[in-house]
Amino acid sequence: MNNADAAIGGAAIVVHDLHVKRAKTPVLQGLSLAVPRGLIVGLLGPSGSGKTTLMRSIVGVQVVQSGTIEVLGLAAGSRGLRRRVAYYTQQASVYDDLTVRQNLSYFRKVLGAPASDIDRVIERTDLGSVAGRLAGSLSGGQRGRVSLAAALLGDPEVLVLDEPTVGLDPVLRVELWQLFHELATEGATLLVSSHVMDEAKRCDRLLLMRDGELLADDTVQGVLAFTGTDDVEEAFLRLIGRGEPDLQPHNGAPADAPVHVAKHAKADSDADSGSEATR
Ligand SMILES: Nc1ncnc2c1ncn2[C@@H]1O[C@H](COP(=O)(O)OP(=O)(O)OP(=O)(O)O)[C@@H](O)[C@H]1O
Repeated sequence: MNNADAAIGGAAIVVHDLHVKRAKTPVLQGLSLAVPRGLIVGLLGPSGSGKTTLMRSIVGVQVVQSGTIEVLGLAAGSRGLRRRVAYYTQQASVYDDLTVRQNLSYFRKVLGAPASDIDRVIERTDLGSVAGRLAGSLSGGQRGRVSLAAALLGDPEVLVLDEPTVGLDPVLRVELWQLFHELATEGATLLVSSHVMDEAKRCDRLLLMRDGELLADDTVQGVLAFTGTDDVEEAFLRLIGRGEPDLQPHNGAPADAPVHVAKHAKADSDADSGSEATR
């Protein structure tokens, strides 16, 4: 069973049989999944596995060939989702010739969010000390945080964050994950992509992708138990080597281990081991 079946009732995002081509090349071929509300779901996979394409589809900026995507019960990209869904893209989207505060003021007006939101998001993203500086004079990490602050304007219910921690030092990375957990505790749903496997343990659930297909869709513990390892990177490697005809628990994991390996898991050889805010 895929958790697309299990979690649809409480899901913030439901993707069904999604087919997407980019430059005429199929990237996603029949992807189905569900992201439960109020959780942090990690979207992990190697470069080029289709994470950004999936995220673009979910926020409604990607042309899709077929399939359905519902976000908060509405079709992806619907007008009614504009303030409810935030998208943080890999490239920070800030105006270099505006200060941090001016950038946020501009995005707030576009969104129609309350004026008080500016101070709130500056504080949340710890940008107070640079709020008066031109965005063009900030470091890459600081610019990324301005994008994140913009994404938090209007208190979105769903945050789609494409590699938000890329290029950050370990301290900032930990702080950002703390913020993500606070947001989830307050009820937001976060879909966070990364190709850094050690970030997986900070998520409530994982979607492991490879070549546009879902290898696993489960809790971190479920993925680890199923693959018989305590390392997510190793689990990923084991899943790559695990073909559909042989989806048996690994190394003594219980037979009913709650791992939901996608139907289209790669049937390779049986290997035993093995980072703009647009709204
Ligand atoms: N603008 C584009 N035009 C054509 N093909 C594209 C475009 N963007 C991505 N692709 C292709 O689509 C596939 C999936 O790319 P995508 O960016 O979704 O992967 P990703 O998992 O997000 O990678 P990364 O971790 O490097 O960001 C890749 O084969 C990529 O070459």
